[in-house]
Amino acid sequence: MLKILRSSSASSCIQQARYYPIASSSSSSYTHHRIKPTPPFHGVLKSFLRDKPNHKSLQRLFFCTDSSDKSGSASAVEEPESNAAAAIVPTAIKKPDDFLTVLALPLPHRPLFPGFYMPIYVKDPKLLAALVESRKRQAPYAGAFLVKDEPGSEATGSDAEKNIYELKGKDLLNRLHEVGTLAQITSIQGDQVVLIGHRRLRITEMVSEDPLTVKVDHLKDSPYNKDDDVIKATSFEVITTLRDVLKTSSLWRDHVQTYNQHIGDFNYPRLADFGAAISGSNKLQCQQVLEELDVYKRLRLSLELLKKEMEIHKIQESIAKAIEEKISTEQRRYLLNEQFKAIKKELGLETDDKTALTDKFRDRIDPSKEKIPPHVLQVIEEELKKLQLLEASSSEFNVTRNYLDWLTALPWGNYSDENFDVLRAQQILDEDHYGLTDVKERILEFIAVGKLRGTSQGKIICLSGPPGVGKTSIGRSIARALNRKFYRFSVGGLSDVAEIKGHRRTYIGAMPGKMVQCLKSVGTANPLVLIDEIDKLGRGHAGDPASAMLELLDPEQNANFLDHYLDVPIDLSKVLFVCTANVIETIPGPLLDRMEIIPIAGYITDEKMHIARDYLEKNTRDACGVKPEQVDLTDAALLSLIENYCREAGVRNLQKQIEKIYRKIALHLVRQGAQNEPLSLGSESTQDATESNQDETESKEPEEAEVVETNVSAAHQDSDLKDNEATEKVLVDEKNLADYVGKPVFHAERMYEQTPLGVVMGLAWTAMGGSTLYIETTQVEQGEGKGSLHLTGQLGDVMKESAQIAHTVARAILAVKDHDNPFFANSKVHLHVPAGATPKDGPSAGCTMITSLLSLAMNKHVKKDLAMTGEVTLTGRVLPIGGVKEKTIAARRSGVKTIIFPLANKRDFDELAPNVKEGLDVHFVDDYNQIFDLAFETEK
Ligand SMILES: Nc1ncnc2c1ncn2[C@@H]1O[C@H](COP(=O)(O)OP(=O)(O)OP(=O)(O)O)[C@@H](O)[C@H]1O
Repeated sequence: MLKILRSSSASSCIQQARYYPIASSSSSSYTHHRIKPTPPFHGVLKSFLRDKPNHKSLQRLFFCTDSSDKSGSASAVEEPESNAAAAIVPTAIKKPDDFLTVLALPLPHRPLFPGFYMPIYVKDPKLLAALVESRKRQAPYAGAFLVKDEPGSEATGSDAEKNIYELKGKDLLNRLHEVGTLAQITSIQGDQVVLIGHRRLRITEMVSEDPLTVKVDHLKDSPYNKDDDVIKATSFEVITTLRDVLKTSSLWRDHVQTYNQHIGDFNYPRLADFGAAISGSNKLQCQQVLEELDVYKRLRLSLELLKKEMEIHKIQESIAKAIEEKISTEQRRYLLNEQFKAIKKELGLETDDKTALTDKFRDRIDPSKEKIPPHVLQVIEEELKKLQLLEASSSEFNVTRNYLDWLTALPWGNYSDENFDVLRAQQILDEDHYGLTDVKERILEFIAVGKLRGTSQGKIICLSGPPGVGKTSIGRSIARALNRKFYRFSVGGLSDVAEIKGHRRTYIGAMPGKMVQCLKSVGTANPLVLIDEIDKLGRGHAGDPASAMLELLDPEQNANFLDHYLDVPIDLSKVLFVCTANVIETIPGPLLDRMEIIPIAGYITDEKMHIARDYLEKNTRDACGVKPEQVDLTDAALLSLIENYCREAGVRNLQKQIEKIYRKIALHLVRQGAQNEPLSLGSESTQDATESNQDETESKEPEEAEVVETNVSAAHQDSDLKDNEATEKVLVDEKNLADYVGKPVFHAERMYEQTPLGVVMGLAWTAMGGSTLYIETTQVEQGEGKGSLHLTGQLGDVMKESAQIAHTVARAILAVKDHDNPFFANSKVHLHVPAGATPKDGPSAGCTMITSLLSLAMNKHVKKDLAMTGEVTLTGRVLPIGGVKEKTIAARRSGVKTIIFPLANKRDFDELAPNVKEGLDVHFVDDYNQIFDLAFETEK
């Protein structure tokens, strides 16, 4: 097997460089034995090998001069090497001419030109042994033939080489070009063989197969006239081109010297070979040159290759130049920029980005440096140092900058001066809200404690109640009363813990949590934070928001609240938290436990009247730009609005309706004013105008009148005002209320003026406040043993059970009160709770159901204007219920005169404001029999 060191690839440079010592020793021995005097190219080669053992110059073919076949020349001289050989080498050594049978060495990449060195690997042990043997026999010659490309094969590089090594005998012969070079084996070390090309050969026949040995003819160049002008001219052109190529190409720079020194020694065939050998042309073009025996033609071919080489060099140069230019422009820009920055800095015009940033952060913290906790200060210092070390364009720089931005922007130890003046606080609270005594009282207590202690501490207040009762707005008012900054955020549906605790800094686009954002935005460390909709806190998919809220709100924990982004503990203990919720049942237990719940039950009509008159109407009137003297909204109208349009617990809807009225009034006034204006314009601007003119103006459409108005000068404005004043006062009373707010929404809260048999009014509590509800029962079927109960009205499980209990208790009571009555044993009863579309649940309608069933069974109506609420046990005990205030308010709204509450709720009722309790006949019971007596007393 034979492996030829690839001479044209970059990798081969390295491989060949490794063979310098071998080549050197062999060449020296060669020159010593064979050359006398040393031919110039051998000298050059020697100097290459000695001086530059790793130089690229040997990456293609080494070059020598003594092996050429000069006999072809027209002025052929005696071959000096034969003489030299005769002089130095023993006569037993054959001349190259003697080698008519040679070992065939396949060269896969390039042909070997006479006069050039080529190091190769011979992997075939048989061939290698044969080469060693022939060297021993003083016949160190073989034939080097270029391998033809495998027909139809795309194999390249090592694959093609591998295929060659596998070929033997005839197959190998067929793949070799016929014309090759007689190669002298100058050294063999291991499988490394260095060849020197001598003369051209042509294979005539195969002698033996393995290793492939062939018979050859030694080829001679066709005779030529060395004085022929054309050949001369061609050779000069070749020389000129060669010079250019060698000048431009760094690849061949080392050949320049050789060429310059020995160009005079070249004959034409050698010149042609030299040109072809150093060109980067492909192997077939080189083989063509090798096969050409006509010297002129060979020179032409070589010239072509060199010219092509020259073109390639030109392209290469232009590419290199373009790239160099680009790089140098960028470098120039960069350098100039840097210089510019340095000059600016030197002149004090501008500090560099990093210094400016650091200064900005330092300026921020300097005024409050003593107040910043030491651990935070340490982190800030470390980060500032880190910022200086980081590259301004790196992402880490941005992360650090943002972090420092947050860290330095927080109001460390910066508190607003709290108001501990109870009277002033009370005044502010009253200014903003009517009623809400509980809430106001609690806030005043808080201020009083703060005044005595000299400092206030953070607390969690939770305002719970139906929508629109002023939970959010009282929060704002408390902040004003306490002179704290106000910040509100809603946690309704919040499911991402990161919203509360922040993202870790490692995430792209990481942000701190809401609390840190709050502190940055308010700029004080003791704001009032209103957390809206805490009862609607979402369930987290990653982490539990309720636990995060707990950490935030709990006074025990929040002195060292750790935000993931900030990563330094912050003190939230001075923050006053106010939460709002519609229902407290859905607030997570541990959170609820730490809160001080202040229920806001909703407003009764009387309260709503005050709120509407003193707050909502006033605010809306101002917002609409209407003057008090322009409107007369009567009490009767307001009352009708409250009772027939806005019966819900809160006042948001009432506010909307009042806004609606005032918007309409505003439009009315503007229209009226617009109609009056042309009149005044006519009378003032043309004092002596005729009546007919005035009529004309009056009859104009409002649009036209406005156009006229644009011409009125500022001097007329006073008169406009007078006109406005002159306009009629808008009266809104009960009768024309529908013109402003449409038809009443509610006709009557009460479905029945006098409840029929089997129907009793109960009281319910919803998130929207209290409301009345009816329990209706009727007999469906009667028959021996048919006693059963059928339920409808979207009742929940608890309410269904409550109905079953009621059925049982009613049966037991009936057995006592009217023991002959077999009603429950023989009747299928249907119990329904309107409205059917509203889901209902809870045990508090127990007593109402029993009463309803007994009314049906005993065929007795219950007392007029009676409502009741209370859970009943199987033995008839009445248990307490929730929402006493809401239920009372709802009962009043529905015109109920008598209410029955469980005895255990008496305390709740007693705490109610007198105006809520006013005019009600309230009974407290702990056993159903007492209800029985009250409900059916009129019938007794
Ligand atoms: N007692 C009151 N005195 C004066 N105005 C009130 C009173 N109660 C409520 N309001 C007004 O009613 C409007 C609605 O109040 P707010 O938005 O605070 O209700 P909310 O209880 O927070 O409702 P939600 O539960 O839907 O958030 C506000 O404009 C508020 O000023």
